[in-house]
Amino acid sequence: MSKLRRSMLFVPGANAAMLSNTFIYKPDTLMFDLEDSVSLREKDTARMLVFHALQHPMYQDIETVVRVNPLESEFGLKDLNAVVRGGADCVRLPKTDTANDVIEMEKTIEQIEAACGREVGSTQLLAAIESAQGINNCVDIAHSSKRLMGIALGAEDYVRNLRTQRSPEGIELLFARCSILQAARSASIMAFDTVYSDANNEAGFIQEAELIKQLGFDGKSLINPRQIDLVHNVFSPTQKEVHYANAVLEAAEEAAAKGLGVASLNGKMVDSPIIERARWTLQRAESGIKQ
Ligand SMILES: CC(=O)SCCNC(=O)CCNC(=O)[C@H](O)C(C)(C)COP(=O)(O)OP(=O)(O)OC[C@H]1O[C@@H](n2cnc3c(N)ncnc32)[C@H](O)[C@@H]1OP(=O)(O)O
Ligand SMILES: O=C([O-])CC(=O)C(=O)O
Ligand SMILES: [Mg+2]
Repeated sequence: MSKLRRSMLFVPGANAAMLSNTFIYKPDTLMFDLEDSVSLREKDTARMLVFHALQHPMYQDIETVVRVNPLESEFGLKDLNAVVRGGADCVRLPKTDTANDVIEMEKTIEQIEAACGREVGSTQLLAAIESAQGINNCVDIAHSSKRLMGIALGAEDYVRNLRTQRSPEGIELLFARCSILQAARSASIMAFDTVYSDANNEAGFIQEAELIKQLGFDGKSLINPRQIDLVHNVFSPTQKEVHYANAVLEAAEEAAAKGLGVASLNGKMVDSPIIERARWTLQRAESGIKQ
């Protein structure tokens, strides 16, 4: 199974206290931020703090992503140097508008890897799409680099660009979410949903997490540790789903023993995509059953 990335927790890079203990929350992925959660006067401090955090022993067993500033900003190249040399698993490129944004980032990463002795190709990329232009180009973006492990929606910037606001139902994001998901799957990479910005609204968060799971996303960017267990629970199968998946596999085995390609389980057809989904449900269940 590909790596679980249900929860990707943003940690503001200038917040030394948060950087010192975020590993205790155990999200699937930690995302240290050097971009919009860091004020202009704290950019240099944040870069240094994140560089040191990346090398801390407590962060060696958890996947680390760093959101850098764009290369065309005065901070981008310095960020990239610190992050690649610091050993981040992945660089999150913000506000990706074109495939060329990813290609430029990849070229620069390759130069830094070669210069610092890091294995060339070992730094992954995650492109966040946060504008109408980015959504128009998302298929090209998704296919732009072998390093790209996924693409993500950045909805706060996106709705600003659309000149609207986020609603509880998320109707304004439906086109962008479906576009990102289609583009990611066509390139066989992962798709991540955006942050839910009201850390105290548990019901609203769960509603959004259920929606994006149903659309097919692999996970979600988070802003607060209290959102981690909530999203993990949404992505866990229920006991009933696990029972059904086991029954599907049993029916499939019986059919295979008889040389049949299709089986019937209580009148429902069981064939190859259904069997594959049952296996996937059981793999998901290894990380927890829905409470
Ligand atoms: C549009 C965008 O670009 S979004 C991405 C950039 N934004 C961010 O990264 C914001 C990250 N999140 C935060 O800063 C905060 O969670 C806020 C501002 C949203 C809410 O703050 P609070 O209401 O103070 O959070 P809360 O009371 O839940 O904090 C509880 C504990 O969790 C810690 N915590 C909160 N958020 C985080 C986080 N993202 N990462 C690590 N630790 C965190 C707090 O430090 C606190 O720790 P303590 O108990 O040791 O003191
Ligand atoms: O990428 C995210 O989810 C957060 C972000 O920058 C945005 O929403 O603009
Ligand atoms: Mg943004």
